[in-house]
Amino acid sequence: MNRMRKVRVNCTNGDESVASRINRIPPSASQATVAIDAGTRGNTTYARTLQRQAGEPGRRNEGRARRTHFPIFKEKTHISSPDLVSSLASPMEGKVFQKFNVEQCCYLQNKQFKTRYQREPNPYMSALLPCPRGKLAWNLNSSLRAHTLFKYQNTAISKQTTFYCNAALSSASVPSLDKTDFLKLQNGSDIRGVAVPGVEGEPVSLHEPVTEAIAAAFGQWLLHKKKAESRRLRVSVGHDSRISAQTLLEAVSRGLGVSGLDVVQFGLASTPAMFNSTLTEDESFLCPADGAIMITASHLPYNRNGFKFFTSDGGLGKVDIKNILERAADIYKNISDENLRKSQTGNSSTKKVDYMAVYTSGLVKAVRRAAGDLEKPLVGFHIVVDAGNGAGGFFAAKVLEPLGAITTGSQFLEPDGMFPNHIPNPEDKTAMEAITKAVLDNKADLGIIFDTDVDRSAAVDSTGREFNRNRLIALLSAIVLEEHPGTTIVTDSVTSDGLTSFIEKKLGGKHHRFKRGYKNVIDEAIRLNSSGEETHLAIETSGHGALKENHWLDDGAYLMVKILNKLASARAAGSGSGSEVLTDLVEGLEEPKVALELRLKIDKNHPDLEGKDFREYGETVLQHLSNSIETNPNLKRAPVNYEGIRVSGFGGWFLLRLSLHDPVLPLNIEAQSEDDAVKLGLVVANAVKEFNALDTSALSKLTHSS
Ligand SMILES: O=P(O)(O)OC[C@H]1O[C@H](O)[C@H](O)[C@@H](O)[C@@H]1O
Repeated sequence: MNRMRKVRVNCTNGDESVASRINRIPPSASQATVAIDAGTRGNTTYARTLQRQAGEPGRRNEGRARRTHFPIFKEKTHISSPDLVSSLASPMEGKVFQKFNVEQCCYLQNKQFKTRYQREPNPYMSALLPCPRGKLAWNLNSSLRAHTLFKYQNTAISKQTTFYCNAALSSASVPSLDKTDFLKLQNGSDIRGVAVPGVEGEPVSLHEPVTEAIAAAFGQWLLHKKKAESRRLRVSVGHDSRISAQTLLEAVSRGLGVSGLDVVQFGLASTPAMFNSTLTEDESFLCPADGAIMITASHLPYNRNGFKFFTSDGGLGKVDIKNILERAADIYKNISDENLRKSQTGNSSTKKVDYMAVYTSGLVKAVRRAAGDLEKPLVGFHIVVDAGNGAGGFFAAKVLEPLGAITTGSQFLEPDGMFPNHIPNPEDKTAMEAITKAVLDNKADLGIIFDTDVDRSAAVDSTGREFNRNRLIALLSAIVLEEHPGTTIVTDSVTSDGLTSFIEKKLGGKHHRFKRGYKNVIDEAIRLNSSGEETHLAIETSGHGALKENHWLDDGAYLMVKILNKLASARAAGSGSGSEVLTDLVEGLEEPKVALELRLKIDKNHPDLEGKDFREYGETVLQHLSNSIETNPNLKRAPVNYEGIRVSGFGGWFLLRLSLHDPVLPLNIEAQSEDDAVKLGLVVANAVKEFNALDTSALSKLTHSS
């Protein structure tokens, strides 16, 4: 039972994880060769940073030596995976299948390790230190990640390193997670969790075994939905640039295999591309996929990750996600090492295709079509892209350049899951400042910015004026209403009164202000259409937007394509040659002098909650505010309103509502002066002052600022 397994690790550019390869080695084998991926670009950057810190020359990105927390094995192979480190350091965290003799491994692998550690101690290294006689448990399915293992590129060393593991199954305990733990991972119609350790107070919740169970559950759900016990189903899987992407990709693939589904890996992809793969009819790209999974946590910090699921009907909603998580909890209890091994040796197949080529060529074709089938309708336009080191870098080289645009000055196109430049989020002030600066510095005609997984976007005109929030909606509404006069535009709840009058009075359309949440907005547009009210655009102030002509696909890149179409067709018709065509379209949109959002937190543990759910408490606050409005002659409740309390008064308006996900009451205020904003703030402050579990400090700051 305790026979030592010797695994020879061979550094190549393959991209399979060491762990999954080791998994496939029959227990009887005494020696095997395993390939290690040299890494994604982001991780290569870490490697170079580490090289510099080790006094060795880095090759590029000299200015970015800010990531210092990865451990180094000075020779041959470097283990830099924080998740591996945590598996070693906290053996109870994951399912433990094997024991890994760290002492022996470190010693045999690297005699200089100890010296190096003494010189440069850090917490991860100490977790890996050849420990006091210690045998630490190693979750074999955990990521001895391809991209987190690399060797110094500038040292002429052997390409092989040896790990010793014993092959005995461990009886160490498996963390017992139940349905409640799984349901905590639900975030509306997404799944989100912590995938990388190291952030205080944020323990890992998206372990690999949890991920396997979730993917297996999606497989089960899909089989049930498609009533397809006898037909082979395939699921496409893509990911954004997060550092945990590869680990979760492998875990998702294993989980789908457990349910007997075929896996088609797309690699780095966008969320809309994943949905699109369920619609594409092209067998050479193994499409259509019966289902799709995007591994992403959108704009959240580097340590988070999650999943979005699609079928050809669109993104899965809350009810289905809950169902999948409940199934996952059951699977988790019963999944065994044996199931996982079978999934890798069984009938399921895992293939890779470059689907982004199909998706991007669809975007290119759409612009060409709009410009009367011109091959390069954007010749002469200078457009800069800011992908925030997420997955959207493709837009410059694969969409704009084939259309003839110049893209010099584009920035942060390379995927880097530490998001070193700014948060990839068009709602973020710093991000918008970054793209605005790039437009002005490069004297570009237009700037385009995406979030991490490219389902949200915003733009900037040549003068540096932002097309985001209400202005982006106004622009898209103008474009869509030219094509479909009189149509209804569905938006989220925090849109301005100015937007309503712009859509209705200037553009002749109808504004249907619904709830916050991209899925809510899209579903409402679909519902309106099916009930006979024509609508072609569902869009949020967050930069999410979907068009009927694009299968109601929530696609930030397609929103930008609509803008490009406008530029290209105006040029083709001789009616404009720069972004003023766009700026002119939003002429007449009234904008408030003051627009702010304060997020008032509910303390879930406050005694005033009396054990109630924070939502119930929030509803009580809203009810109280509602009652207080009735008696105030200066205020008027919005006649039609689908969430929270929206009130007009003092020349502006406010909306207090419950956040979709968090124990927070977001308060949006728009007014024509600071004083009026304060008056509106005071209305809310007076109504909520007795609610001690509500953190009103931001509101106090506003009301005391005058
Ligand atoms: O309700 P909030 O906390 O403001 O969050 C609302 C937002 O949540 C997520 O980010 C969704 O992707 C958005 O579509 C939604 O608008």
